[in-house]
Amino acid sequence: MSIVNNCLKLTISALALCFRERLTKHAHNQYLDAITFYKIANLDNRLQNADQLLTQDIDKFSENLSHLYSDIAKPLVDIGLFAYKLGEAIGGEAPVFMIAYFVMSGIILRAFSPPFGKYTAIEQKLEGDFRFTHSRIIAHSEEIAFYGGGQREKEVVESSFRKISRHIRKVYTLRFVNGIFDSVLVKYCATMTAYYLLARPVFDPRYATEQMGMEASDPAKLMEDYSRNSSYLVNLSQAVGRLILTGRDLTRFAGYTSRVSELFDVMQDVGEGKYSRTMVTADTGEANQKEIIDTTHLKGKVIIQDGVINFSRVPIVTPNKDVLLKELSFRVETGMNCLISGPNGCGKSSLFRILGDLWPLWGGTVTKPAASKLFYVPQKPYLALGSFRDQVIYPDTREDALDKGFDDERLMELLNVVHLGYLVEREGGWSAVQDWAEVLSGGEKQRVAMARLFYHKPQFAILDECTSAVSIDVEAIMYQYAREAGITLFTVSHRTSLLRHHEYLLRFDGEGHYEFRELDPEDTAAAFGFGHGKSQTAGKVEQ
Ligand SMILES: Nc1ncnc2c1ncn2[C@@H]1O[C@H](COP(=O)(O)OP(=O)(O)OP(=O)(O)O)[C@@H](O)[C@H]1O
Repeated sequence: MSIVNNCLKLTISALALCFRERLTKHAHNQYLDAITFYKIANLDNRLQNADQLLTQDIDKFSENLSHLYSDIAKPLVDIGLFAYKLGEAIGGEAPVFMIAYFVMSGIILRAFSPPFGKYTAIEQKLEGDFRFTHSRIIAHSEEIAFYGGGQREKEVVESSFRKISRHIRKVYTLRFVNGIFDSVLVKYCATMTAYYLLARPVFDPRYATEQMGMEASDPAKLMEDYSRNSSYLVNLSQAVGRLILTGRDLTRFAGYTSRVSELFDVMQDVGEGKYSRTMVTADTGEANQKEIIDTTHLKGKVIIQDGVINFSRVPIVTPNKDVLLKELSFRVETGMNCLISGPNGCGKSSLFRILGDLWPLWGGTVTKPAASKLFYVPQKPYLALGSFRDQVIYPDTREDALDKGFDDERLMELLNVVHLGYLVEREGGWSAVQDWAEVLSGGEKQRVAMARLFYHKPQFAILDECTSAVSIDVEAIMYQYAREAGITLFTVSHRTSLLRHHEYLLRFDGEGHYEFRELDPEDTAAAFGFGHGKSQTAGKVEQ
């Protein structure tokens, strides 16, 4: 029996491991295919710690699942077996009575138990928040150190930790009180009931004769039966008791289940273009109740065409449904570099988020080349995990680069364009692995990002203040190289030195208006100057 039991346990554990692998893989596919990870972080605000859900919660959910067999299957087998044996020995009445007692106690326990499943979900969320406060410190250690912000960060971390402690203390107190209640019902009262049932044949000779066909006057036989039956009854009680207490532990499992199912629900929703956000009222700036934004029926149209980016009557709308610009129309063809200017928060980056399909298209028509022919270079370049070569060719792999004819020698030519040739030797070769975000200076990071742009050589590139830390002379060389390589540029910048590298100007005034025009060789800083007033939205979009 115990060998079978152990084999079953091992099989269930192996199945649970397979289940965990499949679930994690499935979650990764949904999270990292397309740009679900971006939408969860920026458009939808139901999940605060997707990392915690994808790592710990899926793990704990699968682990709890694997315990289900030993927690449920074994007591069930024991109940069947001992109830049968007991029925044989002292008639069906005793086991039926015993099981009825446990069913009743199970119902009472269920009715009075606090919602432990919900508490587990809250605990996991709080732990995710706590971990996030620490990962932020690692990610921004230099900035915090310069500001001397250690004390402030300590307060934030400790406040988050206090929330977890308070919650766990509350749950433990409830579990303690609940445990006493459980023990009284499931252990002590159950034992009393069981011994009452066992003692009946001993003290009631008529019951012994009628129900059990025993000779009530035979004390030795009565004693022998009493001791055998008590062992059956104790085993039966233990099995039912274990099952009822498992019901309580199942609430923890329910907590993990609700977290994991919420993760999959949100991933499915955002994949289908439905976001849930806590909306902010434009007038008062206060956060209101959650609103579901369904973008599946929006009227915006995308046409894929090489050599042109054309916006026709496209509104610029934030995920909070604030309209930054009611309608934007402009056309840029290959070879026409365009400079974009405007005050902070007027919608320059938002324009690119719409162009890159990160934000939904609320109306109008966007004509653009396929996504692989557009390239975005942000102000803070992303540096991947991996070798120095990986930084230049990201997101390609070395094999992709070789297929495209880029061996290390050709990559070095690109590095020389951005004046970074010295880095390969300094950092120990192309295959050296470092924490590149820490090792490279701000200007070096931006120049690596430009080398990456030249490697990919797209039709159009969006340069979002991505040379702000690069010296003006190297910047000019990079712009010249991009033109020679046939890359058409959209540049967001406040540097007047860049005027001469562009033919067109798209200027936002931050109050819902814009102008798109050809740049004049005589244009100076005033041409793309703007007021310094606060950006205003043109109200909320109606769905
Ligand atoms: N994920 C988001 N959810 C809601 N609103 C957002 C989001 N991202 C940006 N916004 C808002 O959209 C507006 C335009 O932002 P955007 O990043 O386009 O400004 P910008 O013109 O590029 O500014 P800057 O010059 O400072 O980079 C801002 O008011 C900003 O607060």
